[in-house]
Amino acid sequence: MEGHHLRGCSTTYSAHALPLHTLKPSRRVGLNRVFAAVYTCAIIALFYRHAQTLLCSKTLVSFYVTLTLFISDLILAFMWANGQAFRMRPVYRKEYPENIEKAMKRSDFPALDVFICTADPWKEPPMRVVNTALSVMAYDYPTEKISVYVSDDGGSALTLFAFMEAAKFAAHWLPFCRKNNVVERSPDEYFASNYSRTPETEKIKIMYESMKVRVEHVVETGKVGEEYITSDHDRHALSKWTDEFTRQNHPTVIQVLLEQNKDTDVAGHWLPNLVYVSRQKSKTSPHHFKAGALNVLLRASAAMTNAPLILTLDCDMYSNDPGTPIRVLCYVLDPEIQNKLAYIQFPQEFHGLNKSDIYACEHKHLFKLNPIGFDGLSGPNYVGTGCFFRRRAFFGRPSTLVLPEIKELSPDYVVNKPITAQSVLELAHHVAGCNYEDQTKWGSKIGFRYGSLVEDYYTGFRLQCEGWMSIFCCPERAAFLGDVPFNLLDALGQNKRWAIGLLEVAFSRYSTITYGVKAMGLLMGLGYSYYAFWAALSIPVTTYSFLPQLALHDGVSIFPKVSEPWFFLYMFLFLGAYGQDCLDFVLGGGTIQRWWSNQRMWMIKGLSCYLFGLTEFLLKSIGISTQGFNVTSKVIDDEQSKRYDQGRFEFGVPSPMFVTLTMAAIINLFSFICGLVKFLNCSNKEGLFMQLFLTGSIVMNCLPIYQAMALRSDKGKMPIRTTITATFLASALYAVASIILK
Ligand SMILES: O=c1ccn([C@@H]2O[C@H](COP(=O)(O)OP(=O)(O)O[C@H]3O[C@H](CO)[C@@H](O)[C@H](O)[C@H]3O)[C@@H](O)[C@H]2O)c(=O)[nH]1
Ligand SMILES: [Mn+2]
Repeated sequence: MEGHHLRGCSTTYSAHALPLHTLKPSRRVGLNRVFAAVYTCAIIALFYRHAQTLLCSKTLVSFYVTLTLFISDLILAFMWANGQAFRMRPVYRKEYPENIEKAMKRSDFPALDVFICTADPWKEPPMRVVNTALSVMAYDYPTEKISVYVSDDGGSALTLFAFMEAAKFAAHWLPFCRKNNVVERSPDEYFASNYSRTPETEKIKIMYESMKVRVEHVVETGKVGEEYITSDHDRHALSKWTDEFTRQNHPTVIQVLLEQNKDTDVAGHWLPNLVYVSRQKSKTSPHHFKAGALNVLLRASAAMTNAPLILTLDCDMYSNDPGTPIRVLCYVLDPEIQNKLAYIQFPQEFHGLNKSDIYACEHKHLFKLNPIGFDGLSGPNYVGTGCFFRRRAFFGRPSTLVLPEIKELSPDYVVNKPITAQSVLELAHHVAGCNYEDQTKWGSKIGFRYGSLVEDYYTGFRLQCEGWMSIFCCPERAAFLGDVPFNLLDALGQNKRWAIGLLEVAFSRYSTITYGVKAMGLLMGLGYSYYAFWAALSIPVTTYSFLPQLALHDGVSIFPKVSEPWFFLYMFLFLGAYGQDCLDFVLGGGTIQRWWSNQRMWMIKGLSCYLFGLTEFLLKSIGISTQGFNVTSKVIDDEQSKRYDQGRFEFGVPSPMFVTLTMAAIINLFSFICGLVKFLNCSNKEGLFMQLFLTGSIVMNCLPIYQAMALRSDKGKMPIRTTITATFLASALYAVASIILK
């Protein structure tokens, strides 16, 4: 099922050479499997009880209540089963980059094309993109082997201007980093760190700050003033922004800002290639969002450099370790895995998270824990950034090369002209055209795949279905660091986009559960399904946040009594799942506090973005179109970021997603109080205990929401409108429930 040949305990470069990497299975594998077996039995017992209750229900209401719980538990069980894929064979890898140069001369290292995507100068400040680019241009890797391509889907002269400045600054920054062995090669990070202050560092800092001022001023005013244009070359490039030029409708702009073997830094070394690409856009042709942008880069870079290695980065993911490409070579150069290896994925890690990570944007399961599980099978899913690809992987299965329509784009074509040669530039412009892909295999058989808002997940999935394998590389020092959403709505919006994109895969011809299982084997298929059906979690989460509470309010018991043996089954299922999750989280390097946030966000997402994502997906599938790829804002508002650092939830603006959430908060609190009174006074203590316990736990989770509704006066509090709407809807729900339940 999985690539057996590299599944030994340790894999080495060759029998005699020093090891390049090793692999060690997790010690918890045995325990995980035993627990999975026990838990499976418990789930079977639960369904036995459900079936029994269903058959014995005396009223229609109790029948429907049981049926709802049954369906919810079915979904939970399905998701649980999918998640087990990650627990069956987790592995840990280690690389030995120090052995690389003993195995290969630097001059023989493979060339590397870096793709950086940006889409909006207002949501993604150009200075941030520049920092990302500089951090990779300064890699400890032969500079003449590095080419950085920036894709600007915002089609913005502001971004181009920022890169013109960056090109000039790079001539100082790169030799500075090399000479002083700087570790933080993103200037922003370096100057924020505790660097030694010498005349040299002060000089370069002033240079950086003045560039920053120029770029930020240009972004603020929205245009590149004449006083900022220093050469005719730049003036000519910027002249493409005529009055007809809009972000949805404009010709291709490809600007070579630095050229290898031509431009040198202040120390006389070659600089890497730096190329700005804004593909042609037209309102009448689909552009396929980020996947479309990446495919344009794949082709434009093929025309210009065609490096066998490709690194894809989001604009906010700067390099945090200059040694990363050499670390990657530990896998790329290994002849035992080389032929089947498609990509090496690094975890997404973030800077600026607050202590308890209130929005759980660390996504520990998604980016850190589950990939370790996948890695013991055929490898992790692609997460869009911090990933090194072999170019070959985009062109058919490991065994059969699928050739693109023109030979210059095929992965083995050797470019032997400079990137500024007339014919090279012409070809690059041609392949960046918005109609270029018509009647070709791009997006279906070649390149990044179209058809899902989570192009990363979908592309990785399709590659693995073709028989490619991948590797999860998680060095101690984070290789890349990025931004997380600093407010709740952004975090939920991002998750909603993911939820929709994943459902698009789940219900496509290439569904993970059918096609995926067939192509990759059961465990890989289940692992991918764990994500694909993510949004379905909204059904059980919503059910468990409303139904038992409404029943509790009316004194109706829907769970087993404390004295019944079934009670222990429920407790085991509940505590077992939460306990194991917590253990995984903490053993994976997390804190209890962050785990608490993580489980709270799980509930919040179930009640908001997954629910709305599911609805939007259903609307989309019956033809009611909804929005596309909404870029997450990376702009930091000072006041907001202060509240974030204090660990306060940010509501502030009204959103339907907050309404369902607030409704659940209100209903749980109210039912908890009523329930407690009933519990203390009535005879049915045993029957109501579990409902009271559940409601109490949800109330605990909702504390920040009550605070935002009633106790805060800052701008991030819950909008009054939302509170009123939610209260009204909650009362209506109570009214309906008491009619039905009584
Ligand atoms: O039409 C578009 C839309 C987005 N982007 C770029 O895509 C990247 C990711 O966008 P972002 O708004 O930051 O989305 P996130 O949800 O934070 O990104 C995660 O999820 C995306 C899929 O939804 C993946 O593409 C990303 O790699 C992954 O980090 C950014 O660099 C954007 O500039 C484009 O180039 N063109
Ligand atoms: Mn992002």
